[in-house]
This record gives sequence, structure tokens and C-alpha cells, in this order.
Amino acid sequence: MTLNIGVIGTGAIGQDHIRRCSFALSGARVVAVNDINQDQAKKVVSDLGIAAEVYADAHELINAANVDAILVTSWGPSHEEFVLSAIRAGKPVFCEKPLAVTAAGCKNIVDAEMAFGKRLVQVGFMRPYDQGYRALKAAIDGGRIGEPLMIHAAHRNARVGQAYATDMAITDTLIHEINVLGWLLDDHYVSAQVIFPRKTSKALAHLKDPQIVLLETARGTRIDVEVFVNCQYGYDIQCEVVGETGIARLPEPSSVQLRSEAKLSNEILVDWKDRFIAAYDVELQAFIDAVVAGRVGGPSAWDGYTAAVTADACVAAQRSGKVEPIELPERPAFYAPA
Ligand SMILES: NC(=O)c1ccc[n+]([C@@H]2O[C@H](COP(=O)([O-])OP(=O)(O)OC[C@H]3O[C@@H](n4cnc5c(N)ncnc54)[C@H](O)[C@@H]3O)[C@@H](O)[C@H]2O)c1
Ligand SMILES: O[C@H]1[C@H](O)[C@@H](O)[C@H](O)[C@@H](O)[C@H]1O
Repeated sequence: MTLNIGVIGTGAIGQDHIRRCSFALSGARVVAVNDINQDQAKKVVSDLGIAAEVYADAHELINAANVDAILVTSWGPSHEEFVLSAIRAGKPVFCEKPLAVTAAGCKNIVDAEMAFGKRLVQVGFMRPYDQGYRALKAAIDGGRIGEPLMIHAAHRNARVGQAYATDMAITDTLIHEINVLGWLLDDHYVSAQVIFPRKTSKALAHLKDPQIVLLETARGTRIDVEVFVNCQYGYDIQCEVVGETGIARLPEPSSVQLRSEAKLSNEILVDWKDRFIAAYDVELQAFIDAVVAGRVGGPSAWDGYTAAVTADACVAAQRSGKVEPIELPERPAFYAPA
């Protein structure tokens, strides 16, 4: 069976996912697209040369008889509406992060999915599909470094645009660490604090950059994450786990090591699309395969919700300067790992 996919949002990652569903992955094709910028949606379809219908209305796309599953890749604030609409239609939906821009919005999705009675939602947290993070988790779970005590992490973007605000360092950027570090440790967060070091002159006036986020997990592991979104030099993701008997470090993406002009050097990537290209392929192929097999797996709406609750506490910590508690409700049996 070929899965017929409808895509809402044909911006940067929407185009990337349409391309991979159409040309890189197997078992699916994109038959419908929508964007509030209809000209852009039309251009994407024509540039890629795919036979997809351009819908003026996202809800019509969701309910179209020939659309089996939905990808939501529009702006964050529109995600909740489209995911709820997909659940109402009983269709599997892959939603890019964030699942919704508020914890309350994510909870609405969790409630709707539980009321439907079957998992339909996969959230686009791709890092657990990255080979490097998987190797790191295998080292931790295999007891190679003893119990994890601390994590030192960094999430650096070369630069961000005018629309990027101080709280987006949490809701748009740190959200990946919130997800992947919880998954790495199989633990959840109990408190957050945010510290603002000296501000870089490369950030726009309204943005506090860099930031250091301190997280504490239920088992007492302490995590520091440097979020630095105008670092200039590249897209750089670092993660070092300090355990009782050793240290495990996220591998660098592979690149040719050059000995040239009296220098030993490796290239650093600059674009998130390249850094996680394989992880995006694996996560979307997993979604397609699962839906074809009649189920949905991967990061769940509950994962999206708990990430949002944690992010809310971090944003509160940005504003208060204090250590903010994180209170998570018990995970419902509905979302127990398979
Ligand atoms: N997993 C990742 O690593 C990753 C990477 C990039 C972006 N994202 C997420 O993907 C989403 C999109 O990001 P992007 O970088 O592609 O942004 P973008 O601005 O390039 O594209 C967003 C698109 O959504 C469209 N849009 C906005 N509101 C809409 C609506 N109501 N209905 C239909 N279309 C609408 C816009 O016109 C635009 O074309 C964001 O939530 C972002 O956080 C995730
Ligand atoms: O939407 C993007 C994307 O999620 C990237 O992975 C992250 O590094 C950026 O900070 C964020 O703006």
C-alpha cells in the first residue's frame, strides 16, 4: 500500500519533508499540500514536479477522501488546530515540534487522542532517531559509564532572524534538548533555572543571547545547556554525559579530515537540515511504516505535552531569575512505552 500524505505548511521544513516523502523514502507519496501562502505551495509542487493538489483550506485537505495521513509543518501557533482536526477525522498525523505552543494546547491534543482511543499523533522530535544520540544512549544503557550524574550540552545556531525572541531559545530551540536528554536518561525534569551570561554583540537588541539553562531530573542528574543562537561559526550540537565511571560524548557528524596548508581541520556544518538529515529520514520512514502497519509510534503527544510543561517552567525561570519547579502529572497507561 502507498500512503497518501497531505502536507500543511510548505516553508523550510515542509519543503524538505515533501522532498523526502516523494524521492528519498519508500511507501508514501504527497497527494495534497496547503499553505496560507498559496503561491508558495503551488511553486513547491511545480518545482518538485509532484502530482499534488494545492488546497486553499487546510481542513478540507485533512478531510479529503484520498488523504490517508497528515504532516503538519506550518508555524507553531497553527499546530494545535490542525492536529485536533486530524484527530477528529481519525487520521494519523505527524506534527513538527512544538506540538502546540502552550502546555494547555498540548493537553487538549492528549485529551482528544485519548478520547479517540488510539494513538494517531507522532511529534517531530527527530533527535532520538539520530545515529549519534542512539550510540550515546546505548553506551549509557549498556552501563559503560555507570550512573549518569551530569550532562553538559550546547545548542548553537549560526544566526537567527528578527522574529526570534528570547523565549524562543526555550520553546523553539532548547525544546530539542528537553526531549532528547529526557529520553537519553529515561528520566524527567523537576526544576529549571536560566542564567544570562554577557550578551553577544551579534544578537539583535531585543534578544538575550546566549543563555544557560540548568535542569535537574527526578533522579538528581544535573544538566547545563548553553543555547547560543548567534554563534556565527556554524550549527553545533554538543552533548557530554558524565557518569560514575566514565564520560560519553555525542559523536561529531562525520566529515573529511583535512591536512592542508599547515593545518589539520574538519568542516563544521551550518544548517540544521544537514546536521540531522539522516534522522529526519529515519523518523519519517518510521511514521510511514507504522501507519501502513496500522499504528502510530515514536515521540507521542504525551512527550509533546511534557516537553511543553518543562519549557513553560524554563520560560518562567527566564523571567523570574529563580529556580522554578516542574510538576508533571503521572503518565497515563495509554502512553506507556510499547
Ligand atoms: N524538527 C526540527 O528540527 C525542525 C526544524 C525546523 C523547523 N521545525 C518546526 O517546523 C515548523 C515550521 O518551521 P519552518 O522552519 O519550516 O518555518 P517556515 O516559516 O519556513 O515555514 C512555515 C510555513 O507555514 C505556513 N503557515 C503558517 N501558518 C499557516 C496556517 N495557518 N496554515 C497553513 N500554512 C501556514 C507559512 O506560510 C510558511 O510557509 C515550526 O513549528 C518549527 O519549529 C522543526
Ligand atoms: O526550528 C529550528 C530547528 O528546530 C533547529 O533544529 C533548531 O536548532 C533551531 O534553533 C530552531 O529555530
